[in-house]
Amino acid sequence: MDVMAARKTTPGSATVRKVAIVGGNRIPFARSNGPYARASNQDMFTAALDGLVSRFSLQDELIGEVAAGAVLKHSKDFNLARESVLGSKLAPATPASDVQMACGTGLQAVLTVAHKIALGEIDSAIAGGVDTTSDAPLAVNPDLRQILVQLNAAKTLADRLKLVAKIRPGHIVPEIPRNSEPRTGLSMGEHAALTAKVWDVAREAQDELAATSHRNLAAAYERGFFDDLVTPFLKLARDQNLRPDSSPEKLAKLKPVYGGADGTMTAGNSTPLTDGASTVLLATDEWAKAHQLPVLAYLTFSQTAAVDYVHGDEGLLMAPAYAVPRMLDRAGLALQDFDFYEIHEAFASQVLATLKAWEDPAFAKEKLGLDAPLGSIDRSKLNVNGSSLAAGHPFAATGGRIVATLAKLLHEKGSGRGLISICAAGGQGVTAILEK
Ligand SMILES: CC(=O)CC(=O)SCCNC(=O)CCNC(=O)[C@H](O)C(C)(C)COP(=O)(O)OP(=O)(O)OC[C@H]1O[C@@H](n2cnc3c(N)ncnc32)[C@H](O)[C@@H]1OP(=O)(O)O
Repeated sequence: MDVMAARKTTPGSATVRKVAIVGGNRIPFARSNGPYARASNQDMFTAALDGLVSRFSLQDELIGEVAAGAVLKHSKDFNLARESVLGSKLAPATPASDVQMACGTGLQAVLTVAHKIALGEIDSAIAGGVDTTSDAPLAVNPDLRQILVQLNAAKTLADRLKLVAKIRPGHIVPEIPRNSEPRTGLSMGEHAALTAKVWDVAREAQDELAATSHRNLAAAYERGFFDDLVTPFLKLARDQNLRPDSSPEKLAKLKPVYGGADGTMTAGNSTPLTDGASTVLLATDEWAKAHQLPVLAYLTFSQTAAVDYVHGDEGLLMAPAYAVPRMLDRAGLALQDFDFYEIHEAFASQVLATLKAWEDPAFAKEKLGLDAPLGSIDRSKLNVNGSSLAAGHPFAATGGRIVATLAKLLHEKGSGRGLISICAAGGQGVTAILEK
């Protein structure tokens, strides 16, 4: 058989197809140890999936692939995306894969399936993410783990008793996952506080950004922007962290939580620990049309980057400052060519340090190898419906929330372009462009 003749395409000839965003769905985000305290990653992600199924009439639909992840996973979550599909109303033959890129997971999951749609492997996909800090995986002491594994394999009662006799009271203390970088031992907040000092990010500017995030999210709820998205889950109808009465004056009263007594970062201008899940439906134009579903926007560019925060002088959460200029160069766009900027608010200081880096001639020259800085953005276009400071940040669920929000904003506007920028632990960043 002539293999080449049998192929529908020859190597290198695959055409890139447009990737449409049909829409998203999420459960409202809850504060840690709040209403979702007893819900698992799988419970929440399945609820977000089924919400999408019901929104877009996908009952029993064979989707090309579901890609999703969680940053904090129990061992039972090893096949989280697939198990969630099997628990959902999608066709059980829908394949699924797990993705992991810290807080970039949700957007990375979108890119994983988008690239498959672009290359013609699949025509439809769901991407998303979920996280619970309430049900964080606790590991047992490594010595106890060894004993328990051997106990499981022991053949005789005598062997089992010998192993049980090795258990000591100290073995019972569990290992609690720390919100810290393994290579520095510093928490992400402590890293962000160092960056805030380097970039001289003022407390007032951070509090102003946080208050604006709450004001914008509250206004988006008021005008019904989320009415079609939100699936009430365990009786929660809105993001629980939202405080519409947040003001710079109230936020100014909070004590620093990172960076020592004269630190500028507080519980109000840092993201809270959060539980939640989000999903996004992506497809080809043809698939959306055949299913009589809308196309809100197209995913047109993406770029990841990482910084050497261990040996270099880079801030842990500054990788998007590098990814965005590379993406803009490939797209032939300037930083100002956008109608919306969705910059994940891990911490207010992280957003402000990134904006300062883009405005800085020395950063442009020395770090980006550019003659001129990217410049300033119109701040009225930044996170217009609020972001992680107000909504909360269930790590892997944030990317899906942002993609769905931006696609809908572009659809409402009728045309335009939006930039997504997400920083992630490990010194990584994931960025993308959506266009209508
Ligand atoms: C993960 C990645 O890959 C990349 C990233 O995104 S990095 C970002 C990851 N996120 C983090 O690391 C932050 C995680 N957050 C935390 O650990 C905790 O939320 C925190 C240490 C920042 C604060 O914890 P906490 O002190 O328990 O917060 P909390 O009790 O809610 O708030 C403290 C006070 O501030 C007040 N407050 C919080 N927000 C407020 C607001 N908007 N307005 C007014 N007051 C507010 C609270 O009411 C509370 O006041 P009282 O003490 O009087 O009750």
